[in-house]
Amino acid sequence: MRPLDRALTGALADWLPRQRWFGGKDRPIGEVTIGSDTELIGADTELIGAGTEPPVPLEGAPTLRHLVVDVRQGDDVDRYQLLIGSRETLPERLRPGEIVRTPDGAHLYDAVHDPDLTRVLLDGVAREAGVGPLRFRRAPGAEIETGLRALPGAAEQSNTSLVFGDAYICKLFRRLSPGVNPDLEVNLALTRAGCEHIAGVRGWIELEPGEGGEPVTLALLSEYLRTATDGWQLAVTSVRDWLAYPGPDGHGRLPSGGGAWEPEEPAALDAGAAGGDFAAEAERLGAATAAVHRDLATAFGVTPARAAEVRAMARGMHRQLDEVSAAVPELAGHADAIGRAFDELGEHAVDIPLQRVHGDYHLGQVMRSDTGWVLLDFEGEPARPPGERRAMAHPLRDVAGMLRSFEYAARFLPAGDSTLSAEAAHGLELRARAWAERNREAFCRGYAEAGGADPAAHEVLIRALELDKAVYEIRYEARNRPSWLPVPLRSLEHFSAGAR
Ligand SMILES: Nc1ncnc2c1ncn2[C@@H]1O[C@H](COP(=O)(O)OP(=O)(O)O)[C@@H](O)[C@H]1O
Ligand SMILES: O=P(O)(O)O[C@H]1O[C@H](CO)[C@@H](O[C@H]2O[C@H](CO)[C@@H](O)[C@H](O)[C@H]2O)[C@H](O)[C@H]1O
Repeated sequence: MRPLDRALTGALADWLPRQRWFGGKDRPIGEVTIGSDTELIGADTELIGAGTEPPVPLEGAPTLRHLVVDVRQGDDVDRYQLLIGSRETLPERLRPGEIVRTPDGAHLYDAVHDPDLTRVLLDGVAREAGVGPLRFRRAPGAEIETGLRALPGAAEQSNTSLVFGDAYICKLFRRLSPGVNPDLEVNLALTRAGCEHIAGVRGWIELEPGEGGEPVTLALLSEYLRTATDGWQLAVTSVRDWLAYPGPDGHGRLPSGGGAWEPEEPAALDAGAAGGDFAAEAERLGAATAAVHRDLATAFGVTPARAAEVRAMARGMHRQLDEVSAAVPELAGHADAIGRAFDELGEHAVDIPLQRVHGDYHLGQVMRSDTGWVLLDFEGEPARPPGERRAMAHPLRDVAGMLRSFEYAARFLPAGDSTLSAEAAHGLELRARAWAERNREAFCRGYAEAGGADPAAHEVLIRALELDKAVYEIRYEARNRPSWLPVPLRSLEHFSAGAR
């Protein structure tokens, strides 16, 4: 190994666990090795495009390498994608991304923050370039405007998204799975089905695996929804408005507002009375979800759900419950009540067919544009293996995911305030419940009226699916954002209290 690579892989073992998108923060890294290394901007670069000249870097100009690294943690090896910039001097704005200084004095850094380098990704797609094992693909009929500068989007989540001008968003998948990424696969299929509720695909980048294997999707380039706002922001704004609502008599009920906090009964709480009501949007979102489910069924087909499949689903839920209860002690007190809901599902007949679904559906995955709701990120739950993420599932699984998200939005603000008295916290919990209830109902109504399976007619299934998602969230929060753990726990406390 070159000394430069030794310095880099050593430093990555420290740097990777500090990245939001790194999925193995709960275990130490044993070793990082470089699997593939492609120079995208550098002395020997050759961007093979339609009649284009390869970019020739100026003396001392920054260079860019594309790396796929294998990260070993115990017996597991996960594959990640990195863009590594190299500069002799590092401008202040790129310092936070610095990974290491090499023995010859170069600064190696996370190049996603460097528009001088990331421009090559858009150029590559526009030219349908090929560099080493990297293939840049343009979607059929797409015209790409080049020369736009990119910066990472503010909402960095499981991957890194670069926004080019205000025209395109390029999602770099950080953890790589073999084959076509479901996000690309589903978006292309929905485009072909004429679905109105997705962002248009403009292109993608893939890695030729060699040996006749399937190409590995590295990035997805989509239309950027410039004027849209994500569902989470809209919902939390509505909750904030509702929690601060002084009531029709205007006497002020916020504990911090100086007035006495009077715990209210849910029946007396009209969450639609405050100005920022979300219910009409929730209903439209339900309808958009049903439309996408219909198009997914057309594009990928449906299979009947037999009793054996439902029992297997219930067993899988139990398995996850056991694993997460063992790892997160706060869950253990609710495990019996949750387990009983899974047993009930196992004994229950479900006659709705299985199909491809979104798989990780929540308010952060939908955006309200000026024409309607758009669904994003069809990758499935990032912690699940690729086979499971593609599996046929019950469409109400997505409905349950969104219902959980209403619970999150409702409880997120109060959960962060440790200064509340018990009485005030109780009052806020009642308001949170009223908001969640109103928006859950509106979403389900919109979903059923637009042709989706009526959630009200599948109480046992929806309950089990919601609890399964809550258990997943407990593990997700414990691993990724421990300070958020009280949010799903609050819902489970409420559920356990009702189940006693
Ligand atoms: N086409 C788009 N237009 C505008 N913003 C987008 C678009 N796609 C994604 N985003 C923004 O980027 C965020 C992350 O996108 P997402 O696909 O969910 O990535 P991740 O897999 O990292 O969670 C979204 O919550 C949204 O705010
Ligand atoms: O969007 P991702 O694919 O990265 O999904 C993961 O992260 C989500 C959080 O960013 C997480 O969603 C949970 O928190 C949301 C609020 O931030 C909430 O709306 C969701 O209902 C809740 O599940 C998701 O579970 C995880 O897979």
